Order: sequence, then structure tokens, then C-alpha cells
Amino acid sequence: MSQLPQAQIEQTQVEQALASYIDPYLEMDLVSAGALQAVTIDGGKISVTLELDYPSEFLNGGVAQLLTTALENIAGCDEANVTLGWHVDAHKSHDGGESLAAVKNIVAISSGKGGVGKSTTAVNLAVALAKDGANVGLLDADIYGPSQGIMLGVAAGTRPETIDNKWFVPVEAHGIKTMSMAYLVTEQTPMVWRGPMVAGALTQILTQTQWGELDYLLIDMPPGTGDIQLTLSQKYPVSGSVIVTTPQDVALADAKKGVEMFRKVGIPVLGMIENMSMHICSNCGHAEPIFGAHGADRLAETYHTKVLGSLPLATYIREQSDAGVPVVAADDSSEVAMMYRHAARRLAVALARGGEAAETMPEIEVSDD
Ligand SMILES: Nc1ncnc2c1ncn2[C@@H]1O[C@H](COP(=O)(O)OP(=O)(O)OP(=O)(O)O)[C@@H](O)[C@H]1O
Repeated sequence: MSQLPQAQIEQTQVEQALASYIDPYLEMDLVSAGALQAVTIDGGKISVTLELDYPSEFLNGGVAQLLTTALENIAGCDEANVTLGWHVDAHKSHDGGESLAAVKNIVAISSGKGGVGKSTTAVNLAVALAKDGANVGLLDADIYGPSQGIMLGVAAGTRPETIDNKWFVPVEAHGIKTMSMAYLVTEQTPMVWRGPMVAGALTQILTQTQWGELDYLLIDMPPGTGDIQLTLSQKYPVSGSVIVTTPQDVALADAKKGVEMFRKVGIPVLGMIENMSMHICSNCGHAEPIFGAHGADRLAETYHTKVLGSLPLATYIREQSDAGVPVVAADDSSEVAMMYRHAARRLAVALARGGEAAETMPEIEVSDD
């Protein structure tokens, strides 16, 4: 008895199989997200190439296997190959000059109020993006209290190398390129600067550092929403901003000013990070929202943006910062490290999609009176 010929596998079957996986950061399947680049069907052999628009090296383990299995389950398939890649596009509002030419995206990490954990958040987000395979830079623009050298374990007194007496070479730490005012001044240097001087110094370190090729340059902004922040945001091709806040009413009121400032200058707010959202008792594990609950959610809703992540108030976070090994660098699969990593991936996706706020934001007119 002769065997019936196998039905030809159709592209729609391949797409349906691939759509069985919903990416938690894109919140949709990879075909709907436009990641499918190529499909080859050669008899019973299927090969697909997918390219995502955010750093997603982590998909190469379990998810690649899951997709392969989904394809192998198609009737008539006897071999499936899945190639997963990613690429970060530039989302620049304007050209930032020579030193920033190969920097694809500048992201301002900001807070309306001081002391909410902005620097800790910026450091951990930067390391998290690097862990996912991105080229990342971090500029400590918190000029009044540059703390990143300590948080990154850069030895006190470290000075960046210079080239041709013109360029600074960023200091590498935990897989990221860093630059901080703290690398250029001594403890004796007075930091009592007026706004224009601060803006001038920041401009200099931003534009005279050889950042090289970066997917993301995170700027740990000075706290507040005054002239310095406004100047920085307007002068450089900032692709998006992230607002760090705690759930207290006072911090939220200041976070609101931050959101409004970025909206005024047309920079998409990619989302908010709620820091110290819960206190976890190190003895009994009891979680208590000591600064209030859901404040950032409400604010995000009002401004059509989202909460990218909520971090607990945890001794471990402070201890790791003080020891110069950020939580994400210390153990990248710990519970707290994963909270930062999820937030970093949501940030990258929000940026790739142009920022939630960009689409829904109403026009704001700025007048001089
Ligand atoms: N989630 C957290 N749990 C525990 N401690 C934290 C947490 N986030 C930050 N801290 C600690 O709080 C202090 C202030 O944090 P950080 O310097 O990051 O804040 P900041 O907003 O950048 O401050 P500033 O506005 O003064 O620059 C640091 O000692 C830091 O280790």
C-alpha cells in the first residue's frame, strides 16, 4: 500500500505555533510584536529567525526551546530551528555631537525629591540592562552628592584616563561604562556651585567622555525639577525618562512635578519606579507598606504611564550598595535582582515602543507670561 504524501507545512501554521508564547515584557506574542524576520520550510524542516527590539539574551534558553517544541508539534515537522536575536534602535530627538554619536538612547533617571533611592535604582537598572547583553553607560550627574563610585565599588581616588587632553575614558565597573563628577574632584573641592556652573560641568563630562557604542546611556539626574534638570533635558537628545519615587504623598507630589517637566520638554516618560514600596521584616518576613500603598500606581494612571517596578525597602539593597556591589551584580537571579531586571526590561520595551506617554500625552502650551 502506498503512503499518502505529507501535506506541505504552511507559514500560517508556523506563525500560530510561534504565537503560543506571550512575551511578558512586550505583553504580546512575538509574531504580533513584529519580531518574525524569516521562515524557511523545507519539507519537514522548519527554520525561523526572530529579532526582538529590546535586549533579550535571556530568551535563548527556555523560550527558544519552548518555541522549537511548538514548531516540532506541527504535523509533518521532523526538525525545527529557532534563531533568536535582538537589536536596539536609536530613539534620538536630535544629534548630540561627536561623543554621543554612537550612543543610541539616553535615558534620564530622575526624581522630584532627594533621597528616594534614585542612584541605587539607576545603578541597578544599568547593570540589569548589561546583564541582558546591552552596551550600557552610566553618567552620575547627581553633582551635589555623586555616590555612584561607591555604589559601583570604584576605588576612591580613581581618575579616568584622558586622551589628547580632551577626552575622558569612562571607568568600567560591573560591565558598564561609568563617569562621575566624583572621579574628577577631590573631597576638598567645594561643591557649592550655582546652577549654570553645574550645568556647564555636566555638559563637559557628558560631551567629553568617549562613550563609544552604547545601546543605553543612563543619566542619574540631580534630584529636583529646576533649571539644571530642564537644561540637561533640552540640550541633549534624551530619548526617555524614568521617575523614581517612594509611595509617600510628599515624594509623589514631587514625582508629579518631574513627570510634568519631562512632558513640557516633550521627553516621553517611560515609567515610574516605586522604591521602598514595602518593608520586609528581616526576622519574620512580614511585608508592610510603611510609606503607603499604590500611590505610584495612581500617579502612573493619571499620567498614562506605568509603574515599571516596585522595590522593597530592604537592608540587603543598602548593604550591597555600601559594599560597592549592586544587588543585580551580586546575584543576578536573587529575588530583588529579578525585580530590577524585570523593571529594566520593561524600560527597554517602553523605549522601543516610544514610551507610553508619548502617544497619549495631551499638547501642553508653554507661554512666557
Ligand atoms: N530599596 C531600598 N532599600 C534599602 N535602602 C535603600 C533602598 N534604596 C536606596 N536605599 C538606600 O537609601 C540611601 C539613599 O539612596 P540613593 O543615594 O540611591 O538615593 P538618591 O535618591 O539618589 O539620593 P540623592 O537625591 O541624595 O542623590 C542609600 O543609603 C541607599 O543605599
